[in-house]
Amino acid sequence: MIVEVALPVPLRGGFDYLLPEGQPTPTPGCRVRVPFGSRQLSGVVVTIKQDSEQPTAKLRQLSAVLDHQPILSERLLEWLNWASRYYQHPLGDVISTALPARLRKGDAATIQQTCWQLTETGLAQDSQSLKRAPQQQALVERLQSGRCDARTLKQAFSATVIRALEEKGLIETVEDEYVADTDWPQRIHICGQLTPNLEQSLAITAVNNHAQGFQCFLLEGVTGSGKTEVYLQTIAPLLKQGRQILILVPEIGLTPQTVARFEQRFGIEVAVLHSGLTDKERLRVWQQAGLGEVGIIIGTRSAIFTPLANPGMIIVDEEHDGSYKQQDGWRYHARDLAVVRARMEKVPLILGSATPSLETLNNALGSRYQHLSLGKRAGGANAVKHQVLDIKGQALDYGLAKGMQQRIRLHLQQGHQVMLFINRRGFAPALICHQCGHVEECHRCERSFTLHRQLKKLQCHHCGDAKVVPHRCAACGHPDLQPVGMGTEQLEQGIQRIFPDYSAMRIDSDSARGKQKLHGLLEEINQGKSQLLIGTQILAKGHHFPRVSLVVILDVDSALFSADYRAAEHLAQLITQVAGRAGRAQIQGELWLQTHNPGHPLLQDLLNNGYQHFARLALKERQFAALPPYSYQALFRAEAVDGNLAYGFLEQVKACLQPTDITLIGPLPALMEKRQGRYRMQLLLQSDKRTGIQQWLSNMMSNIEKLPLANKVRWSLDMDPMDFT
Ligand SMILES: Nc1ncnc2c1ncn2[C@@H]1O[C@H](COP(=O)(O)OP(=O)(O)OP(=O)(O)O)[C@@H](O)[C@H]1O
Ligand SMILES: [Zn+2]
Repeated sequence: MIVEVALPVPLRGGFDYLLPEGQPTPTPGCRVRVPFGSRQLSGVVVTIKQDSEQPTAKLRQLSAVLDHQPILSERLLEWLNWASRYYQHPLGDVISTALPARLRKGDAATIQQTCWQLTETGLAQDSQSLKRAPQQQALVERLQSGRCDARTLKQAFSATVIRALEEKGLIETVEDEYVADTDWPQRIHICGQLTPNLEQSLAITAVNNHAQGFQCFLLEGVTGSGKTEVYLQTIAPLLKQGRQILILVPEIGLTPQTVARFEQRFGIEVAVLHSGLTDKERLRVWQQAGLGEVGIIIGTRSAIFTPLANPGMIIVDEEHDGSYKQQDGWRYHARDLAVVRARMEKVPLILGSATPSLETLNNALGSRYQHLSLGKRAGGANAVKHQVLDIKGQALDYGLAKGMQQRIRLHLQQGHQVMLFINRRGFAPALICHQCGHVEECHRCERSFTLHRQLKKLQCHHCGDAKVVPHRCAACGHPDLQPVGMGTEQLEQGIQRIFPDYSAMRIDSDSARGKQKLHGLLEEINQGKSQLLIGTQILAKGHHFPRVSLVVILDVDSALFSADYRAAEHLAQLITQVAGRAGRAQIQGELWLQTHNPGHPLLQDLLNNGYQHFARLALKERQFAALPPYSYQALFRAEAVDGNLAYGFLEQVKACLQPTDITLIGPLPALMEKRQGRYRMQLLLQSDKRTGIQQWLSNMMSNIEKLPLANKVRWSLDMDPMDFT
């Protein structure tokens, strides 16, 4: 018997081991410990086979089998196998990414359950002898019918009663096999369901009609159109059948409000997976979901790996969000993995967004996904009015034109909140010497340091490097150093000066460090404690602020002229999402953009015709330029302290390519050429057939790994790259 094991090492393929005599054959999906070089590693069994390509004499024996039951089901293993091939990423690392840290480290996968039972003495004793302590008597009588797990017993009896009986030697604990508690479907109690409007009804019916098999839906609903209500009503019948629902949300869109909405509707506990959990908590949720103990699991990107005992549906909310793409290691896209997983699990998948990605929209327009639309805001809220303010030649106070200040005042006087959006944190993006023009730069990234006044620091936003604010120019020694440009910190100060009678609050990753802090700030916004809200894109995502009536985007110009072909799509999504925070309740919402380019076709189209129109036009442009989703891309990245090595490696990769139908672009410097002291190069592969790229890569990857420079540079492959910085 040969056991093929996937190990967390940066080498492709599985590794073969011999099964020692007398050892029972492990099932695929079980963890095993094996010798690897001079080390012992744990990995996961992928197959059991009769023969190995290696000569048997060379094979080593596996050391131990760690699980009796597979920790990954056959289906999940098949899915991860697919992912490893698709992303051209070693299976061992794919599996390791998918597992909770505790399981990677070798912790037990099964839950041990502590139970209470009667001791020999306890069994022999008549419970009547305890009648002066009725609680103790009741407990003994309860255990006379059999052992009881500690958790349940604790709910019925106080710790004092339990301890008293233990001290009398009447009861004792034993470790027992864990019995999963799967009766949550009986506890479901639907509460507060809204009457769906016509569009919502159509969407709910469409999903319900396909609820028993695979079907992918795009739920394209403008901001505030009640997409969440559609999710809630489509999952209700599935939950009642005991089928589990996995919901993915963007990293900063997961708030206690979201979780509370699901808990309130169904009256059952929702399991939550996010980066703030301890390893132990994460393992617990993983186990509970795998055992079928929880009906609803809500989590960010990596929650897509949660096992489900009885899957019913997968939902990816705000499917366009960039946080679904992993940006280092195995660069998977959780939305794309969700599509394949739903197909393998034979369950429906809903991709929801007000601003769908062009990839998803293209699939919906091409009828590969069923397209559901919610075109109007729900519950009587009106659509947001969009306007542009031309700031050419205008005097600006802290980035705000006079006309804009008047608008803001008008809204404040009506008792509403105003949101000011600027995509740059800190006080100013650069510090310049007024005498010689020298700019303080991070030498590792060759970009200017951002000035953080409150922290009294200069910080590099690319590598995190920081230093104290200098008093004199490093080049000429003059003390006249001045901030250039504006960030959230400066805007907060400035706006407070312009509107001294109102209170301003800043929400960015500096002010909202730590999950709880952000929740606290969001809570304060909804209580109306501040009237002027200044923020970065943290404020743009999915939040519901009923008192906000005006949203101002201070500067869209930088994004209009980006080298990245996805920049227009991302800007349009951002503007639409930010605007969607306004006028969500009874008051009319307004969006104002300040720009030097009011006639820019992208802005004009977006403002006059909305995202739906913009996106369809953008798709046409992509088709014309043969860019994704009309072509497929893979990006080799290489970086090294010596830029020539990175370049040379990619030249070698390029030379491996026989003439095929793949277009090669590069090697070229990345948009950000230097970072953390390393020079960064890229080689882009593009083809109008996905299989072309796939085939070439699967044939060539092992050769590329053996290239002379492969060990001298840091390199990676990114399938369907989202970002070229
Ligand atoms: N059928 C309905 N009748 C009345 N109110 C509704 C209905 N559907 C949704 N709402 C209300 O409309 C508001 C917006 O709904 P919801 O948050 O579900 O929208 P959404 O599309 O998920 O929003 P976004 O994408 O902007 O975050 C909520 O306050 C919700 O309670
Ligand atoms: Zn830096």
